[in-house]
Amino acid sequence: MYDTLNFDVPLVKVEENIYSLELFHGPTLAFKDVGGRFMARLLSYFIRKEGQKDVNVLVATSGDTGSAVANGFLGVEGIHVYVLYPKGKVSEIQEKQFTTLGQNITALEVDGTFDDCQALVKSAFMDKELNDHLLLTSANSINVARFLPQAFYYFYAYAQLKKMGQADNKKVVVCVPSGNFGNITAGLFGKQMGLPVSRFIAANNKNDIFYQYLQTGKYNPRPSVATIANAMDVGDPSNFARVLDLYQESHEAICRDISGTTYTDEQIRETVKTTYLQTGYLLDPHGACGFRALKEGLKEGEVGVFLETAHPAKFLETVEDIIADKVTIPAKLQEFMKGEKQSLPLSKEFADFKAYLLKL
Ligand SMILES: Cc1ncc(COP(=O)(O)O)c(C=O)c1O
Ligand SMILES: N[C@@H](CCOP(=O)(O)O)C(=O)O
Repeated sequence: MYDTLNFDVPLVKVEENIYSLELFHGPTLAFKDVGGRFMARLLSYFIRKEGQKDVNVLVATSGDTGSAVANGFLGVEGIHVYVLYPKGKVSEIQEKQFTTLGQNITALEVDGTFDDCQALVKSAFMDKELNDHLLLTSANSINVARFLPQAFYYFYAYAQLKKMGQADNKKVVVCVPSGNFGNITAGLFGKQMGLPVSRFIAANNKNDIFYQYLQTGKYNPRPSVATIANAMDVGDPSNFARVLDLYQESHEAICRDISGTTYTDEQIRETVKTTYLQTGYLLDPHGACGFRALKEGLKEGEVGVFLETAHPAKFLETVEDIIADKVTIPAKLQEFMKGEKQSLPLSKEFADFKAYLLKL
């Protein structure tokens, strides 16, 4: 546990009643470091104990899961990680973080979207021939060992608010920039465990499938579109099934605990810029959706926490272009930028992925 959470997750005041839970102080500067490192340590402990054959971790990423998982497992004996990512749809720095590592990490650049990558890994887990041939596991939020530890920091946010005296007479609202919905689902599990959060807001970019579900009661997955909050470009969120299950499929019960928002790239840009100019706080495009949702949606007597899910420097060109200023790149991110990209091209056809895995 101490090795997993060897970095801080501070709660920082951005303006009156709005706090940022900064989840970007880990090795890859995104919230996935918590779940990724926890799962990596758990798995390496158990394979050591069981002395079993090599484990192949398949992970689909829209930007940040890949780097957190790859870095969490880097150099771990007996484990090989295959990162599937959508070609041209992750930021340059995100790409560097999982394509330059070598050793037991292989990056597969898929000619498709994140949803195609996710569909490929899910099909692999269901394929008998592949599972007879290889020991496969997931490091996406479909694996509880990856997503459940994300509940830790919701409790930590509340503890920090309480210490600041901000949770005493106010209702706590938590806003989560959401794509595949693993993060908010971990928070909802926290609430079920007793965390006194009054309500959640799921902030979407234009890929607002969940927002539409809240409005209509109908879940209509659709192909994702590329946005500047690229890690949230998901058209069929994996964890929707978990949310439904948690609320016994009741749309009414879901709407009691969760509301939604949806923002265009233009609105995200405007939020990053005005917040920077007015408060000096630099949001990343994902956190910007969370901050804006609180700013628009907080009611009298409420205090809000939004999850700042990645460091703004991970989206360097976009953020520098918005604020027309230079962004300081943390030293650990600069290290990743020095490496040489190495990836294998892959089509979105399962037959091609299967043929590749069968040759291992
Ligand atoms: C920076 C960032 N923000 C938000 C999200 C969306 O999180 P989730 O897929 O758990 O909804 C992601 C994806 O992991 C991300 O990398
Ligand atoms: N936004 C994620 C997408 C994968 O989500 P996961 O929680 O199911 O791993 C990313 O950055 O890769």
